[in-house]
Amino acid sequence: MNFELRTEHLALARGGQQLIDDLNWRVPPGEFWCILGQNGVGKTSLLYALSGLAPISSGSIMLDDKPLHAWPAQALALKRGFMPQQQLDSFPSSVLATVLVGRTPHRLGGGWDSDADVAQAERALAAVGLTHKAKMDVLTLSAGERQRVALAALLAQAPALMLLDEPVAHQDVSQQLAMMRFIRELAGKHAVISSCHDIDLAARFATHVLLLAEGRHWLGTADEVLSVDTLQQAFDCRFELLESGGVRSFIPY
Ligand SMILES: Nc1ncnc2c1ncn2[C@@H]1O[C@H](COP(=O)(O)OP(=O)(O)OP(=O)(O)O)[C@@H](O)[C@H]1O
Repeated sequence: MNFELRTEHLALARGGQQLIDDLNWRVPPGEFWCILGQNGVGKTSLLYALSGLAPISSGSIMLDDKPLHAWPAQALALKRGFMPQQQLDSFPSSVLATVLVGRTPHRLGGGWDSDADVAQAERALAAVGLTHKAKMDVLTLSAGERQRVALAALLAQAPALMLLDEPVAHQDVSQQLAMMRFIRELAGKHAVISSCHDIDLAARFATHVLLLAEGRHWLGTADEVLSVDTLQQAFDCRFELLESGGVRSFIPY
């Protein structure tokens, strides 16, 4: 997939507070970026801005050399998809119908779901291990299951750029591993940017890390960015590094 997200001198502020300043960033397909940082540092705000759903203060966000704001809505929906942190369901709907919402931008001029749409939604549901819930009402799902249905909807949408806000927040430990592995595989074809609070999962599965702190940021490969020194500066607590079997773990204390 020939595609690239680029930010140039990007600045973001919310509620009178400067969150991001002078962010110069390139994300091509094949990379899985985790955004890490303290509560309130601006991870979600940045994901909304990269999705084109929230304003920026200055600088630019480019998709395929075209400013984000210049993309028509449908073309943008085919290019990038966003999975928010919380899924708000206002009325009953089957799990499969919820996943099928992801196919909406693929139906030029509207119309009903085709057999191909349904097959794609079923594959997406199978990929997140929820085929057996296809006919259930989304309102009856657990938080972790609902989060995986949202990931399935994003898979059905199949955008080149996938933006995920804390995709493993509600997952048990084995599902966290499965989801991070799966997202890493997705990055084989797509570009993936995900916020995350688990430094060790980011160290194991992300190819790259954007580490945000008040007034500064670090970006690069996960190995380059994640160190005791940078984490201490970003999180305001101390860390010890443990290495075992090629896996790095950062223990806060
Ligand atoms: N619409 C808004 N109006 C005022 N302040 C806002 C608005 N949106 C976000 N903020 C503030 O911007 C800051 C960053 O919020 P954001 O949700 O991006 O943080 P985060 O890094 O995702 O945090 P967390 O790890 O807790 O999810 C917070 O202090 C928040 O209160």
